[in-house]
Amino acid sequence: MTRPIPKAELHLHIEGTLEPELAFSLAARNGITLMYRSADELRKAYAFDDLQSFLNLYYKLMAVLRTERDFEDLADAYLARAAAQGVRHAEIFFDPQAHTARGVPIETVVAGLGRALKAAPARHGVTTRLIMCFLRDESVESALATFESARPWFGDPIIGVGLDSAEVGHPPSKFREVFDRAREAGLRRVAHAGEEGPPEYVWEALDVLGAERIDHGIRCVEDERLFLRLIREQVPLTVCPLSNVRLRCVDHLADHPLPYMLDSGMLVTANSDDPSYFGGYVGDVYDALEAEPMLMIGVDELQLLAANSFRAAFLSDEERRAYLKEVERHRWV
Ligand SMILES: Nc1ncnc2[nH]cnc12
Ligand SMILES: [Zn+2]
Repeated sequence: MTRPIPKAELHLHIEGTLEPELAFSLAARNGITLMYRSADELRKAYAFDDLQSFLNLYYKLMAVLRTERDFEDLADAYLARAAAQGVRHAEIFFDPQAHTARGVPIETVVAGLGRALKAAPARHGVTTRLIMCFLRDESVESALATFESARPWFGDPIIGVGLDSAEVGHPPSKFREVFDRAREAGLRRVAHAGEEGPPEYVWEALDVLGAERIDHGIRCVEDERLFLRLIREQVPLTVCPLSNVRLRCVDHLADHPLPYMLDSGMLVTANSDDPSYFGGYVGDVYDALEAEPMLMIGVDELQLLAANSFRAAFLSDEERRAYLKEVERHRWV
């Protein structure tokens, strides 16, 4: 087998890496009874009609995550799998409100994730960043309180804020104040927009929130002015093709707009989103793109996606140069 392509993963929800087997072992450790009899039975429930039907199961299954060690084990398991698929750098989302609402303190979550992330360069050869996301279907007050409660970890390990969860009906502009505070605190800013929501949400993410990257963004193809702006300003898009198919944002992988966006000169990256739920980690995403003949993705496009992943990452110039060299030196054929 050839060595996996060196790449960065920029759109990855750590809670979405909870494999059914790990869910069962954490449930046993914490004395929690799941509503499924086996990991296989749970996996069979991974058939979704849309984003909301996925989120319902995703939030429910988080009940097994209770202790610092649970969060450390979750992140360490992801980093091991990612490293095996060539990931050299991972920018990882987490949803503090999904845990604090269940009575798990943010300290527990950040300490557990932070320990796994700190060990990752030596243990897995992966550098990391941590991005805290606000649930857009929760209130502005809840986002502001969560933001303030996380101040002790600004800079280390939390380097940025994001916006996720149910998109339609929850425009980015609702979160102007908390993103303003994040900018004042020196944090990086990203936002999910244009996944299920309209192109207007991408405009708002850029112009109201000051988002430096758009997560998903695929509905930009419906708005020519937006499409041209994203190219002109080289706004990075963290696209998740397998997620888009599983959540029925796109009917078939063969219809996915990623190749069109890439060929048009957009700074597109390919990512997994919630790999345990959507059929694969980021190496599997690259493989699936290459295997779908209608997409016409070959070695040149894969190399561009890998290079773009480092171009779009929140790395120092020195780190970026070193990683881009690795992409160049990879044995591509
Ligand atoms: N694909 C997705 N969209 C919005 N919120 C999410 N949270 C986890 N995965 C998500
Ligand atoms: Zn996402």
